[in-house]
Amino acid sequence: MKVAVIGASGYVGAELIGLLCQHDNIAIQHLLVSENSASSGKTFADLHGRWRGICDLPLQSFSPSWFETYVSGVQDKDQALDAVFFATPHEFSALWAGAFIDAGIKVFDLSGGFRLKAPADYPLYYGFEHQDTHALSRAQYGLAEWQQRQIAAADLVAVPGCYPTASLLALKPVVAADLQLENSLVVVNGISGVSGAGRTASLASNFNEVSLMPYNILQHRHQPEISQEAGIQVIFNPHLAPYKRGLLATVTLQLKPGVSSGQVAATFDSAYHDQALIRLIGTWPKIDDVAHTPFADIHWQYDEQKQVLVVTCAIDNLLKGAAAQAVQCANIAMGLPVHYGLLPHTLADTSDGYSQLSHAAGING
Ligand SMILES: NC(=O)C1=CN([C@@H]2O[C@H](COP(=O)(O)OP(=O)(O)OC[C@H]3O[C@@H](n4cnc5c(N)ncnc54)[C@H](OP(=O)(O)O)[C@@H]3O)[C@@H](O)[C@H]2O)C=CC1
Ligand SMILES: CC(=O)N[C@@H](CCC(=O)OP(=O)(O)O)C(=O)O
Repeated sequence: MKVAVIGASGYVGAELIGLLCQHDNIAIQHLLVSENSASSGKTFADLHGRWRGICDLPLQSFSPSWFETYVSGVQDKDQALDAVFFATPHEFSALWAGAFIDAGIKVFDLSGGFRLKAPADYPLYYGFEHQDTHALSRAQYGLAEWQQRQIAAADLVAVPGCYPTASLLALKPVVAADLQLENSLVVVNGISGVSGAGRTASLASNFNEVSLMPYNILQHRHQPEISQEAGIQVIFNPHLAPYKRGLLATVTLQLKPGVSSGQVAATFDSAYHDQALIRLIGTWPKIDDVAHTPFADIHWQYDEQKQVLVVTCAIDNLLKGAAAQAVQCANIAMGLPVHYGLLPHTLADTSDGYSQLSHAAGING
């Protein structure tokens, strides 16, 4: 797959490019930044020194004339891109993704530009009118472990948000098995490291200012995303914490009378026993265990008397919450195993990779 990445100077773009460089079925053709970016003309490694010697490609400016030269005006099929990854602001993706799919190029959008289905939600939660409702109607939400068939068929994949990824991985097994009490309160508490806010400097993400605190309560754009994809309304409480990477979502919900611990265990086991990147770890997840990895660690506790279930999922916001999940979506599109290129070869490329991993990590399943 020949690809371009737009947003190569940002945190998510950098992680994505790092993963694409080690993927043997993907070749990076172009790395792009905004038209007037201070990074234009530098190399990727000038900006992100971790990848010096691994990816030294130059950063180009994205513009309508770049699009004409490398996308709409390309005659030779061998020169044409197969896919583009947007690691850009939501509004930019919303504006440009449609032009790529019209040119026959698959889009993996890591922004929120196509995650919500209703156009009316964009002014409300994102602060802009969606200008491309046609492309929006073609977009497919891409929670990799749950929507493989739909991702495989899609031209435009909306890669889930970081908080929604952790929240939905915790919630979906319960909702799919219809264990939750109807019309009861579902509360999601999320905590994210500061890289969640992106690379651009702001007072709120300044080292001296950051202290564990809730933010955007009852108005965060991930609330409608989680509710839409879980199929139930949730209350979402995001918190910013003073560390760099990693995100944790703890979901609390009431189950139906009579649901047993055995049923809950069977539900999670059947949802994830064959998913290489989901670890049911048998103890409460820690950010440090998932930071810099593509894994999601999940644990739950259930009070049968009160029928209260608490599920926690921890991920790296930049990897499973963005770049690694985008690679999973690309793998699905190429017909490869969903975790291809994301794990050491000995584990990833064998059909029993998960059981080897689980065994290595001392997981009971
Ligand atoms: N950070 C996270 O944890 C997560 C972020 N995301 C989403 O991924 C996207 C990128 O996030 P993140 O990497 O954190 O953000 P950053 O601010 O770190 O990076 C944004 C990138 O977009 C580029 N960009 C900005 N405007 C334009 C434009 N008009 N045209 C082309 N490129 C542009 C920037 O380039 P330059 O400024 O050099 O021009 C930069 O490379 C966002 O939509 C975010 O919501 C998704 C999941 C998790
Ligand atoms: C800590 C922090 O600021 N986190 C960001 C979420 C991360 C992100 O960029 O959002 P997407 O996953 O929707 O792309 C926020 O709350 O807006």
